[in-house]
Parts: sequence; C-alpha cells; structure tokens
Amino acid sequence: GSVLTHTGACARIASNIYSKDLTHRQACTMANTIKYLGQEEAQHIDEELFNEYSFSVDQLMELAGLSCATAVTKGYPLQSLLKSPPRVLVICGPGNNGGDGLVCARHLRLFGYEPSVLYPKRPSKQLFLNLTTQCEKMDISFLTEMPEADVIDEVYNLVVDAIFGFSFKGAVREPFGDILSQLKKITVPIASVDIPSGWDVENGCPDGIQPDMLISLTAPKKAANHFKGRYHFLGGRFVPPALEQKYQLNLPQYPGTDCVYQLKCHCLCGWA
Ligand SMILES: NC(=O)C1=CN([C@@H]2O[C@H](COP(=O)(O)OP(=O)(O)OC[C@H]3O[C@@H](n4cnc5c(N)ncnc54)[C@H](O)[C@@H]3O)[C@@H](O)[C@H]2O)[C@H](O)CC1
Ligand SMILES: [K+]
Repeated sequence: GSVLTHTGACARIASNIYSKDLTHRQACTMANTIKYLGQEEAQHIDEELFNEYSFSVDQLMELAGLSCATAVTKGYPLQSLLKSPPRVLVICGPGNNGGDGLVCARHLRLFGYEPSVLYPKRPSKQLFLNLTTQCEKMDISFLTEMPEADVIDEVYNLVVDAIFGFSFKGAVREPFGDILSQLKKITVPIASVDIPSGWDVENGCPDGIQPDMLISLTAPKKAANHFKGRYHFLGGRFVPPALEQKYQLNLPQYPGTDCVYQLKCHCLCGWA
C-alpha cells in the first residue's frame, strides 16, 4: 500500500473520523495503525521470541525493564518530584511481569531514584533469585508488607505496578487483592508495566486501578484501549522485523536509539 508517515496517517484519518461519534483516543487508535494484541496473540509472540528466535528470558526482560525505567524518567523526571528523597515503590508479582519490575527497580536506582521493592510471592527459579540479589546488592530495600495507602502517599513519589502482565486470568488471588485495593486508594501516580494489574488483558476493568502511565511491551494489549492516564509508552525494542511482519504489528519507528516511544500524536489533530 501507500506509505504514510504516522503523522500523515493520523492527520488524515483523525480529521475524517473525529467528527463522528468517536472519542479522540478511539480516533487516534485507529489512526495509529499499531496493532493492539489479544491475550493469546501476545503469548504466541512471546513463545516465538523464545522458541523460534532463541532469545532468553533474561535478555528480553532486561530490555523490557530498562524501557520501563526510561519511561518513568520521561514522565516523572527527578527534578519534578515533590518528595525528597526520590522514593519509588515497585510492586512485583509472581511471573515475568514481576521480573520486569525488578529490572526496572535496578535501572531506576542507576538513574538516581530510590526504589523500594515489595515482592510477596517469589518464584524459586534462578532468574528471579539473581534479579533479587542484584537489587539487594544495589541497596534497594525489600519491604516485608504492603504499606497502607496514606503511607504510600506520604513517602513515595510514585508506584510502579509490575504485578501482573499478559498471563493474568480470573479473579485476583491474595495477597494481590489486598495490594490492589490499597493501590485504588492512593493519589500518587501509578506506572503500570505492560497491563494495569487486575485488568482483564482484553477488556480492561472499569473499577480497577487507574494508572497515570502505561508502558506497553512489544505491542499494546487490547486492555490499553481503556487506559485513561496521561502517558502511554511503547517499550521492549527487541522485536525482529520478520516477527513484526508476521503478526502485522505495525510498530512505530522508535526515535533514534531510544528504547521507548510515546504513543500519542505529535501532529495537529489535537490529541494530548
Ligand atoms: N514478549 C514480551 O513482550 C515480553 C514480556 N515480558 C513480560 O512478561 C509478562 C508476562 O509474563 P508471564 O510470566 O507470562 O505472566 P504474568 O507476569 O502476567 O503473570 C503470571 C503469574 O501471575 C499468576 N496469576 C495469574 N492470574 C492470577 C490471578 N488471577 N491471581 C493471582 N495470581 C495470578 C500466575 O500464577 C503466574 O504466577 C508480560 O506482561 C511482560 O511484562 C518479559 O519480561 C519479556 C518478554
Ligand atoms: K502490570
């Protein structure tokens, strides 16, 4: 087909459809031809990266976690934080989303933030033991329990939600139900890794947590259509072109050597 830049496509499509009954975001989502993945499709791509393309989990997790930490520096730069020291609470779940959180915490520390990690369900796999040791050796503290919402608001500048990613299913099991109910009460911003935790991967969750930032990894999942926060970033710049083609991901061009891409329009369609 004809080659349109993102800005060109957006301006053209948004101007045609925005006047109809679509919200700004829906118009722009259509304009941005980037694909929003269903749960199974996200899992297939993940498996293919490991099985066909021979990546190791450690490799991709490192890039995913680095993307998350980088997105945090863009949305919440050190000099903009209201509380000193620049404390950040990183909450890690039992799967690979939690691993991304541990990597993110380590890079946040290198970027000058003071992360503390809550990691209540730790898998016994060597990968997660290693990521935990790396954090401990970098003076990142591990909390023994979830702080109350008012304590989080008082002590931390933001919360990184790395509890569940694209394999989340069904009703939330403890201790994560209690943790998510505290997160619904806090006023400091939440930055969610890949999916807002507790949300159905495709249909979202209207009464769930409402993150201010979402970092979609590889490609956004369908739940991202329900995201109402200020910052939506794409990260995980590791997708081989042939895989992108096969799944027709239509990923945008990351600027230069950046590891994140901000998914909003920079054209004149007015989407902010
Ligand atoms: N290709 C990529 O983009 C990469 C993404 N990465 C990250 O990996 C997660 C997906 O990881 P996975 O281990 O498959 O699953 P989750 O972390 O989402 O969670 C599984 C974990 O959670 C438990 N669980 C599931 N449902 C529930 C529930 N209702 N209540 C409680 N617990 C639940 C389940 O038992 C497992 O223990 C992806 O989103 C990215 O963040 C990789 O890091 C790199 C490649
Ligand atoms: K998450």
